[in-house]
Amino acid sequence: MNLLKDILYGVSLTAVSGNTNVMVNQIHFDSRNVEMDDVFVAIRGILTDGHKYISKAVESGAKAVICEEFPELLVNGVTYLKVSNSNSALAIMANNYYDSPSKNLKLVGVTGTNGKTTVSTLLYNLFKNAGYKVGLLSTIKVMVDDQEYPATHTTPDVLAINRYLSLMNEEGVEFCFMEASSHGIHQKRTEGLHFAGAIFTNLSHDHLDYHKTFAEYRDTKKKLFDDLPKTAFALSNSDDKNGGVMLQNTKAKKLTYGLKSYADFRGQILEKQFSGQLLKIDDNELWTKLIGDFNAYNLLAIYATAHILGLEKMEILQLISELETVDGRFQYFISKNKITAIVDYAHTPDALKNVLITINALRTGNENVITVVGCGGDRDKSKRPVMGHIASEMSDQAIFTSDNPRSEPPMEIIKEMEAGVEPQNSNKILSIEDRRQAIKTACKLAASTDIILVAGKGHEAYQETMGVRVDFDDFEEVQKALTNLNK
Ligand SMILES: CC(=O)N[C@H]1[C@@H](OP(=O)(O)OP(=O)(O)OC[C@H]2O[C@@H](n3ccc(=O)[nH]c3=O)[C@H](O)[C@@H]2O)O[C@H](CO)[C@@H](O)[C@@H]1O[C@H](C)C(=O)N[C@@H](C)C(=O)N[C@H](CCC(=O)O)C(=O)O
Ligand SMILES: Nc1ncnc2c1ncn2[C@@H]1O[C@H](COP(=O)(O)OP(=O)(O)OP(=O)(O)O)[C@@H](O)[C@H]1O
Ligand SMILES: N[C@H](CCC[C@H](N)C(=O)O)C(=O)O
Ligand SMILES: [Mg+2]
Repeated sequence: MNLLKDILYGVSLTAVSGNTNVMVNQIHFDSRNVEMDDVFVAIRGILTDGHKYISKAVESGAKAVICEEFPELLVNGVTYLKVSNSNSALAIMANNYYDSPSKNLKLVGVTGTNGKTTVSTLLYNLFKNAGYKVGLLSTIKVMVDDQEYPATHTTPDVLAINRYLSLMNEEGVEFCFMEASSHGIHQKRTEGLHFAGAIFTNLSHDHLDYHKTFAEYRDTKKKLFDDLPKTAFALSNSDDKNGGVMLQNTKAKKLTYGLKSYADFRGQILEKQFSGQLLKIDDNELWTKLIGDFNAYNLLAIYATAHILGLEKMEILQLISELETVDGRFQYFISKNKITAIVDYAHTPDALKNVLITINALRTGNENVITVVGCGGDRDKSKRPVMGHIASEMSDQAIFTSDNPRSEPPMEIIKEMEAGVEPQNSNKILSIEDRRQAIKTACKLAASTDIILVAGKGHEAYQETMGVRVDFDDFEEVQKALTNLNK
């Protein structure tokens, strides 16, 4: 039990009804989880408004309610506290409740449209291999040093973040790498955290259903840098059009990395092969298994971060050369008949284009590229025709299929992808709603040395339709289909 007054330290209250000198149990923002003596924070959401559930929370035993507007009926014995922004209040309270765990380790946030999981996971792996205790908050999983927890979001809610950070404190974790999604920053899931630094990967088209304009999307990402303290570092990609924007108003130490333009940390790609690439970083050559220009950027960001955090340059290069690809990010195998099957999490136009550029640059002869791809339901619809265009333009055969249709009819999503296909490419596309059938068809069409790209789901182990998740793994499916065809 904690004193309510202590949990509220730093929260600016605009009205108080009741006593703050009372002992309370846990903090919740979902009334359905409230139990005796808990605190309920009412948040205005997208689907509904937490203020509607204040009475439910009180019935379940809430001893205190934090809200932006008092309910008409104030129940005796319950403390009601009015704040101007419930999300901010929740962030400060979560931080107080868990004793500011982000201050007891070096927390690094990674933001950008693509590359967050790759950069944060590889940093986790690199620091683990260097012998440190490390934490990770990512799309794929949460790691409290060696202990794994399932991820629900790319950036968990602020209570969960602080809970995990507090577990990391108990474990003696020194560094934690976390993804900061634009949804997360906008919903203040990262507010109140003490960052040792932040990394910007890149900015391209995504989530315009949520952020409405590109400028708003960009400024949401920028907020992570705007809020950094003077003691932190702000590392940005100098080759990205918006790399400079991220650093405009930050108080942190500004540093850059890049392959093309002037940067504090410079890199160069010397050689590209399917099995890896040769990079030059700070005048030293380095062989990596991770391919694609985009991975050269990711690795440069990792190199810079590790150096800023105190590792020796030569040690970092050695550790980078040992890094394996992240699950579902350009994960590939070569079949008996020499068909290359690649599974990649490219679910934005930019990522899809980058992966296809990488594949096309590695073609040595007349191999056909067959791309299986879909677009998520209940997500930015304007990505669909663009991704349809890219897949059909940059492949010899594109098969449009389903990728987590969620509440939308799958064929309607596919039709929106088809709308982006130009007439000269229309003979290159097929639309097959069932993802398993789409993958099987790609495998049937593939001849020896052809390349199959299955894009969009990467590490995801499910397909979500109408709220129901069914087991589905792209890598397993393509492997099974090629084996069954004896290819
Ligand atoms: C669009 C979005 O981000 N939604 C998030 C948001 O939900 P919401 O605003 O819709 O909440 P709501 O359902 O309207 O409810 C409002 C409030 O009432 C409360 N409530 C609701 C019902 C009830 O009976 N009692 C009650 O108290 C809710 O707990 C909530 O506090 O707040 C919820 C609680 O934190 C999140 O779980 C939810 O994530 C949903 C599930 C989601 O799918 N989010 C995705 C888009 C997301 O966040 N993705 C990013 C990554 C994207 C990327 O990088 O590509 C991520 O960080 O994962
Ligand atoms: N630096 C990069 N620039 C552009 N594309 C990239 C970069 N890194 C990875 N990608 C591509 O984007 C895909 C997603 O990468 P990753 O999972 O690291 O991104 P993310 O930012 O974590 O995505 P999410 O928003 O879903 O959390 C990869 O499978 C790859 O195709
Ligand atoms: N973090 C992203 C993941 C998209 C992955 C894709 N497979 C989909 O389901 O749309 C999102 O929630 O928008
Ligand atoms: Mg991610």
